[in-house]
Amino acid sequence: MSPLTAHQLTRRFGRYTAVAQFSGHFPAGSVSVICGANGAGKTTALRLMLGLLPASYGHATIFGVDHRQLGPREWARIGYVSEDLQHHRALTVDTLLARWRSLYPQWDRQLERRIVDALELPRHQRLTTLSRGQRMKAHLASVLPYRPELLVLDEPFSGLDLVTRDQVVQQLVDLVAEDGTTVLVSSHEISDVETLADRLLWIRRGHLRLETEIESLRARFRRVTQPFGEPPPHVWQVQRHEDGSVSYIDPQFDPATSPPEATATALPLRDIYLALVRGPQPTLPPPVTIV
Ligand SMILES: Nc1ncnc2c1ncn2[C@@H]1O[C@H](COP(=O)(O)OP(=O)(O)OP(=O)(O)O)[C@@H](O)[C@H]1O
Repeated sequence: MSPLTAHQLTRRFGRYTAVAQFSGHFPAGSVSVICGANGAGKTTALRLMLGLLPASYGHATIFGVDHRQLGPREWARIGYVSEDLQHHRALTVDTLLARWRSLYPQWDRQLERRIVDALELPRHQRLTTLSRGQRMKAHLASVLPYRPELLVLDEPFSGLDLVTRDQVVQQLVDLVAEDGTTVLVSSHEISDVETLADRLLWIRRGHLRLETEIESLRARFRRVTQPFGEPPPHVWQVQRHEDGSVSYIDPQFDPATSPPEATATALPLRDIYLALVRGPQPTLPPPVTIV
């Protein structure tokens, strides 16, 4: 059974529809990334699924329970780090962790130490005096040690430097490997979660446009260059070059049907995502040389 399933979740703010008919299921042990531009509806979709924001339409179930009826028993199995990172002014990293520790009998002190050390968290510093990146790390350190079965992280990497991002990703990779945690993470930047995620959900203007295994995207997308001839009709972003060659992105690459003289190279996930976002642009005319 999927720990989390969403059925046609919709949220309107006045006449504006922030999320429209969002459906998806998140298999146990999967790591899904929700990508989309600013304002696409990522935070709203996450909050709707967790029942933190009432839906205008649709519903979700978490561990088989309707999202409007989640109680302490379900929340003990869910870890959620929100984008806004609100907390009490007087809390230090240590007092924050002590608070969380007291709430969860299954709290793993060893894991807490491992995370605090790996993320180099200043235990005695007040959260209000920490940078945004440090605060994000403190909030992650307060949800990971109770080993939630479902972890929902809203933009956990924004504001983190490269080294810290890697450290956080590593903690998450370790947790998933140890516990088979189901993870749902939102991000603007797919390359941040490249080593972590196995599923991509792409949301655009409140609509879920794509839900797919990342491996199948990697297998299907190729940048292809043909020394001559016409490109196949289904390809994207065709560029014609002065020497008569043509290059394009093939979103359904199949070596058996690709022109034999063509060369195909695999694309980094970031380029695949950009190609998806930009979509199939009209064929461009050959460049004009001005002498
Ligand atoms: N309380 C609200 N009242 C009115 N509009 C809202 C409210 N909350 C969100 N919206 C609108 O819904 C849309 C989706 O917002 P949301 O925060 O879900 O986007 P997002 O994809 O998380 O964006 P970002 O990446 O910038 O954080 C935006 O246009 C936003 O202005």
